[in-house]
Amino acid sequence: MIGSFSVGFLRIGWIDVIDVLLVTVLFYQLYKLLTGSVALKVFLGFMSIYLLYLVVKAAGMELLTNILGQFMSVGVLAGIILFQQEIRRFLLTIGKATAFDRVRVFPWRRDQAAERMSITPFVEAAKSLAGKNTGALIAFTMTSELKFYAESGDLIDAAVSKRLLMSIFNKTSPLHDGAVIIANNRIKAARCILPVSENPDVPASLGLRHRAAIGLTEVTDSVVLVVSEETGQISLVRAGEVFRNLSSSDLRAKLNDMLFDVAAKTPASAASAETEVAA
Ligand SMILES: Nc1ncnc2c1ncn2[C@@H]1O[C@H](COP(=O)(O)OP(=O)(O)OP(=O)(O)O)[C@@H](O)[C@H]1O
Repeated sequence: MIGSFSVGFLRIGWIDVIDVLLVTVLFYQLYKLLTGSVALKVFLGFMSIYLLYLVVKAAGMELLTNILGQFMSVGVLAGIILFQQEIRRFLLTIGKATAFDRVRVFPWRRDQAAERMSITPFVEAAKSLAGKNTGALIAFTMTSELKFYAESGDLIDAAVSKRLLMSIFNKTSPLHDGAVIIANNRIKAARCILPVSENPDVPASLGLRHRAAIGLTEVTDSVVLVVSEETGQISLVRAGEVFRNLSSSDLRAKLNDMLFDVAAKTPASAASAETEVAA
């Protein structure tokens, strides 16, 4: 083998070194993704059985190899079903790391959204709703269009305005329950049902509304604005992370950052994002 070297009785090539490094990175990413969830324990259990399988196979124990081999083949399928959410998050992480958006594979989508999006109605509506302790849940689409979730509610397709947002979340409105979905700077749907996070680390002080926001951002790259009915606090959620108790100016700055960060790398859209901050 070209460029290979020996360690004891082992001959190791550069390809083997790269192979081991890549597996290490992959396992580290998996570990990071699963930390804090029950899935980590299931994953560790599965890996222990796999290691045992490799050992008994190497030792030539045929009966045990067969039994564990059968378990492994069914286990892979069971793993896919059990870890649906985690696999989706993992693929999303890889998708983000490849950063197709940053190399502007779909430039028209970003520019359209960045040029037209005004976040002022969201900031003002959130402030008013928080002042009246009226709950709200608003999901902003990024690359994922959230079609499936939009279809779980009532389609609206209206221009964004503070008045319309206030009417939707008014406690007497038939549309106030569930989430509003924003796509292409329009209110696409209301009363939408979002997936609830099963992360055991979510603080008990956060109700179902926050759990739904966290859940959506665990499986998609959307950004979710939450107004708590209980405390009147405003939060933003992205990638399962909650930024709590935001003031109006924090909300404006963070929304700008989260919604326009990719577009802001181009001069034209950077100008547009700055206008939003100043507004
Ligand atoms: N899966 C979900 N998808 C969309 N909206 C949800 C979902 N689960 C709950 N909600 C919204 O949250 C509201 C109730 O949640 P909950 O009673 O836990 O809120 P809360 O106690 O005010 O907590 P929070 O402080 O998180 O607002 C529901 O009326 C609904 O509008």
